[in-house]
Amino acid sequence: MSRLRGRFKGPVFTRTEETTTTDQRLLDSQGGSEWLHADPWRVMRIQAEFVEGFGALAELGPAIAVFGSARTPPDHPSYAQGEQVGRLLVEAGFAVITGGGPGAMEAANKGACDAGGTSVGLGIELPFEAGLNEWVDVGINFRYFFVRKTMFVKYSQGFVVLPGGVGTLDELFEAITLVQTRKVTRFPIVLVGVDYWSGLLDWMRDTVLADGKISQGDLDLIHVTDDVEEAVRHVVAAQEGAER
Ligand SMILES: C/C(=C\CNc1ncnc2c1ncn2[C@@H]1O[C@H](COP(=O)(O)O)[C@@H](O)[C@H]1O)CO
Repeated sequence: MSRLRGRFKGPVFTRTEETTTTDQRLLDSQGGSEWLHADPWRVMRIQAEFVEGFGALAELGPAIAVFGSARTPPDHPSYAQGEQVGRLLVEAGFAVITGGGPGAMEAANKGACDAGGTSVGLGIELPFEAGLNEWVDVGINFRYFFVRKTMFVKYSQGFVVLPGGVGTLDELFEAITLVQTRKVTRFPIVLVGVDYWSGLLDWMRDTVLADGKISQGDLDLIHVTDDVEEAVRHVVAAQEGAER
């Protein structure tokens, strides 16, 4: 049996039989309306989120994204470090971008606000009501994680990562992947908290590197420290290197 001829619709190749065309469906008022509710229409919403995000952040200037646990309580040492990170980044001339949520995100936004800087929160719509923390000055609430992730990378010049859980790990590993694959260049990634991160880094060196799944250069992308001033010096140095 001969195979159907394939065709391209933009970048998408399909080998299915085309029974109707888009304009046919548009003009045929007798046709079913189910297609109006199908996934392709989500693209309009997704596009709208990109447009909103790009529009809101276009004039932001140099910024660093700060990630960390949504569950860090205000009396935890990581919260104080988050505040200090936010403050020092502003003093170094950066806006601070976080996920706009509670915990370490709130701490960094608070530090940025207290220092009189620009405090951005890129929130995410979640099944439970969370909302943006009170220290966010410029906030956007996204429906789609992947659109929000694009904004973090596009509008920041580096990442500072405080102790966190799966959300933080996801953000960290996305950054490492983008730098490793050279989708972004000269992008400093600093982990704050030697004790917290050393188990992961040891495993990456002793297992992942030892097994040949990454190279030493990949590990060298990550700078780890307990010293928040050093963390900020590291991102400042990378920014100065990028401007040279
Ligand atoms: C868990 C609670 C609220 C969650 N609210 C969040 N708001 C905004 N961004 C979030 C939220 N939760 C996770 N994120 C993103 O992931 C990172 C933190 O995740 P982790 O698993 O806590 O490490 C963070 O950087 C955000 O970008 C109610 O307390």
